Amino acid sequence: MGFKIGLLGLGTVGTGTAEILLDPTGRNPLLQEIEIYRVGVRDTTKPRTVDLPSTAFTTDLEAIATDPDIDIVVELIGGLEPARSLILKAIHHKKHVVTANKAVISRYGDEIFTAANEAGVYVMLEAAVGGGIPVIQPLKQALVVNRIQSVMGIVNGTTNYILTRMQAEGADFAEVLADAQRLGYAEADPTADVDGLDAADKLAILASLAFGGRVKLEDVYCEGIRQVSAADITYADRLGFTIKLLAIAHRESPTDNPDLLQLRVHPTLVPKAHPLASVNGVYNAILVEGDPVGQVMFYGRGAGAGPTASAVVSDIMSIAAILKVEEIEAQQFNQQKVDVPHPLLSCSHQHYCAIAPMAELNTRFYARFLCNDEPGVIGHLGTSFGNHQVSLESVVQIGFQDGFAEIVVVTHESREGNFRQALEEIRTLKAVERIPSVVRVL
Ligand SMILES: NC(=O)C1=CN([C@@H]2O[C@H](COP(=O)(O)OP(=O)(O)OC[C@H]3O[C@@H](n4cnc5c(N)ncnc54)[C@H](OP(=O)(O)O)[C@@H]3O)[C@@H](O)[C@H]2O)C=CC1
Ligand SMILES: N[C@@H](CC=O)C(=O)O
Ligand code: NA
Repeated sequence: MGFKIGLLGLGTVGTGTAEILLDPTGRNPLLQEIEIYRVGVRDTTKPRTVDLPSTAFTTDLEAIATDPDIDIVVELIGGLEPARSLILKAIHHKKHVVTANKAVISRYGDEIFTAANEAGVYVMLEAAVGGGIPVIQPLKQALVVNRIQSVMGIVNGTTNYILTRMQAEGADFAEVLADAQRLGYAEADPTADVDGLDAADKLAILASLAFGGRVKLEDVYCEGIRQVSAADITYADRLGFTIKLLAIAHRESPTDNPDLLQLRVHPTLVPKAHPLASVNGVYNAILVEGDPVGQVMFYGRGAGAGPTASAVVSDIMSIAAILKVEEIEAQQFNQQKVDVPHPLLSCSHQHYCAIAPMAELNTRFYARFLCNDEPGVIGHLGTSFGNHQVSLESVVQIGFQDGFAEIVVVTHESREGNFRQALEEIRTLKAVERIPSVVRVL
């Protein structure tokens, strides 16, 4: 008895996955029954750090997805195509699929899970969100009876690593990004990390699982970290906050319209006492709030070869365990294999979640203004905010930049639409030169 793996991709995560599969000692005995049968890569002449026979390698990935001897196809090439087509091809050839590809799942999840349900196979994606942190399986199983109120977290290791080093060392953005790439945290194109798109993909997946409906990726509001400056990090610190790129999925009201969700990714001023404020470096954390469980936080390494491979191989093991039970049943009871997917491991949502417009969001804001240093300017700002029902929690004149007074404002909770209207009015004030930054506050 043994289960054959077709590994698509032997880069950062593929290599980590092969390392675990080739070194089963001291791990669960079922691992010894899993064999890396074929490996698909772009360049078979590239030196590899894992010891696999050269005959296992091919550049013909489709041949792996359709190989009748393979039980589980593990897609670790990344990107949209050919990853999507290969996953679908594997499903149509009745292969179970394990993937770390949040970009494909967040865009083509409907198509992929519909095909998987029809074929009676599993598509597992623990590595796609939170790297090595178990969060997909807990949402599908351990927390399944809860009415989820919110899922909020730090789900991109690259940006958290960058923000942490900018805060701790005053490090330069480009230099820290290069380190994150060297360490294997960043996507092949790091724009996806830096502009919040990777976090948006992950949030769409988490929200779909947590709230039991399909989510259109374009409904996720998304801002990245490019506009976060060293000045804002310093001012936030003085005001008692840390800046984090948060992904937030929040059910508006459990009674009025249970499906109306807020879905947003943006830099956020997080109070230093909040549990997410101390999640640093490549670490991710996801805070889930449900009824009746209350708050549960998942914390661990969100990227990198070993942690991500841990999630990939755990998915392989979950499928192998099911296949093994099916095989034993077939042998002992002479049963025919039935293609009915395990209800807690498959995905079968049909309807789309309704998403609340950002203008209706109620939150606090931090804003930094460069103004002429003249009497009454703070009063003018206060009046404009007041004209739009935005009340101020604090106003501080911090210093001077380029000859202008630098004024930082933190509002009380306000409707985003009203806050934006106040900013439009403030932009017309003669005393206001620029508004270099606006960041939401948790
Ligand atoms: N890196 C991380 O920390 C994490 C990554 N992920 C996800 O895991 C997946 C893999 O990421 P990662 O390991 O970092 O990526 P890498 O770029 O390190 O590796 C990609 C691998 O896929 C192969 N490949 C890519 N395109 C093709 C193609 N068209 N045909 C054949 N082979 C191809 C490459 O071949 P060759 O080696 O010959 O170049 C390489 O082996 C992505 O979906 C990513 O989002 C998820 C969580 C964390
Ligand atoms: N590029 C991603 C990798 C994991 O999903 C990140 O930085 O979190
Ligand atoms: Na995970």
